[in-house]
Amino acid sequence: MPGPPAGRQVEVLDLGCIADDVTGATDVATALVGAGFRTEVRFGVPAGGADVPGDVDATVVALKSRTAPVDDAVRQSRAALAWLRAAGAGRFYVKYCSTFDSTPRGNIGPVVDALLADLDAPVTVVVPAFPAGGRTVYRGHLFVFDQLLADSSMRHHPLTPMTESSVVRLLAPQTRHRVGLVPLTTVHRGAAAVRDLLQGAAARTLFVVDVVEDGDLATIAAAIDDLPLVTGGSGLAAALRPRTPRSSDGIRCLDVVPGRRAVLVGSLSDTTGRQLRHARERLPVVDLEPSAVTGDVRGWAFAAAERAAAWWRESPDRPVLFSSVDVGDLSADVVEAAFGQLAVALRARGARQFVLAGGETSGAVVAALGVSRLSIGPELAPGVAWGTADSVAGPLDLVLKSGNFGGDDLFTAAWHMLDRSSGEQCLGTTDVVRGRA
Ligand SMILES: Nc1ncnc2c1ncn2[C@@H]1O[C@H](COP(=O)(O)OP(=O)(O)O)[C@@H](O)[C@H]1O
Ligand SMILES: O=C(O)[C@@H](O)C(=O)COP(=O)(O)O
Repeated sequence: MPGPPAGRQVEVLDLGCIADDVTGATDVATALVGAGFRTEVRFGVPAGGADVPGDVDATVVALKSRTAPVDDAVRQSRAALAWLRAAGAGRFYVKYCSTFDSTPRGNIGPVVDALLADLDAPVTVVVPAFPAGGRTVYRGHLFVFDQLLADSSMRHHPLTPMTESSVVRLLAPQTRHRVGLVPLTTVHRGAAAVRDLLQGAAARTLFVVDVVEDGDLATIAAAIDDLPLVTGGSGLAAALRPRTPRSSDGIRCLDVVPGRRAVLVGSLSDTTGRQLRHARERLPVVDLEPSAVTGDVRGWAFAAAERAAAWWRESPDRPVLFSSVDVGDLSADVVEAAFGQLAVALRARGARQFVLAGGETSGAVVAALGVSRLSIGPELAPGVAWGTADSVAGPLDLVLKSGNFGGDDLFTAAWHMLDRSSGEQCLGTTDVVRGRA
């Protein structure tokens, strides 16, 4: 494992986080910012040295590993861990989806097994719960608001259909190690009781932890302070605290990059469907055309960007909405490639502000745009924020929206927030965000 680079002391970087998709990365980064960590997101394992700026407390490495072949997901995650260790990170966090999106083979279990081995760590916790987003865990069973996971719309996810609600049963076939449960009764007895249960494990164990409200996450955060590796959705991240407390006042900065505006929607979730119905009545829309996409992706992207440019000539600030949702069943890979080409064509016509919906979709688009780094700005909804990105063609403003997050008006509310940001460099999170989405 490479050591820290010259000029950077060990444990200068407080927390290193590895996220299995890019919307999950902005979700967890948003939570960490709220918890007082000065946080950056990197897309892919950065090439070259571990060049984390001195004023960063937490780096999130955003991978596209959720649906990758198991070996590839493990390889990417271990490379991210090695990079974060070289950057001097003192503790590590694996971020997966709050609905535990995975297949019976992985990738959550194999990735956690590999990182536990690399860190020589005896136990970890498995905490997908995110009460602010309606995800709770009771007796190891994951709920999405009032429904068990397997009764929710995640049952029909195109890439990771979730047909089992017990996190213990989901994880068991994915890991070589024991799967334990920290029941809610133990969590309610306090941090010391949770710590005793974790420390009592006779062999390497992954402990699923019950959580029904934010206070439970605070208890877990206190109990896991000395674990080198913890795993979860973004809920647990929000309960962590920097080793060196910051005088964070909830202010997030956004450099508003002048340019045209676009919304690219490849997410097929129910939540995105509601947001799309709302936005279709208010914004000009271009639907993906199955025949054009399968025939000539670049040609379709060029023509679609031309249509957007015509709208922008009439009304330069008007966002144009692109959707794949009502066009029938295509191949997911082809749709991702089409959105990537489209984003590049839109950028060539002046687009600099993008709202992207769906983790896989956003991953494909940020890769096509050559995005390397994102700093998190004001929050639009729990787990969704504007950010300013570095890309091969200069700065961009981006929202990377997880399929399941945000209120019905998210695709229009995002632009109201950006308009408010113009002229102001920083916005207080409390007055801007909540209640809008
Ligand atoms: N019409 C379509 N036919 C087939 N696949 C599609 C279609 N529209 C989108 N997709 C694919 O479905 C996947 C959706 O996943 P993602 O972007 O993570 O969003 P979510 O998980 O919220 O549905 C992407 O790979 C996307 O390319
Ligand atoms: O934890 C979550 O729910 C999200 O951060 C997330 O990972 C959702 O993924 P997508 O729905 O694929 O965007």
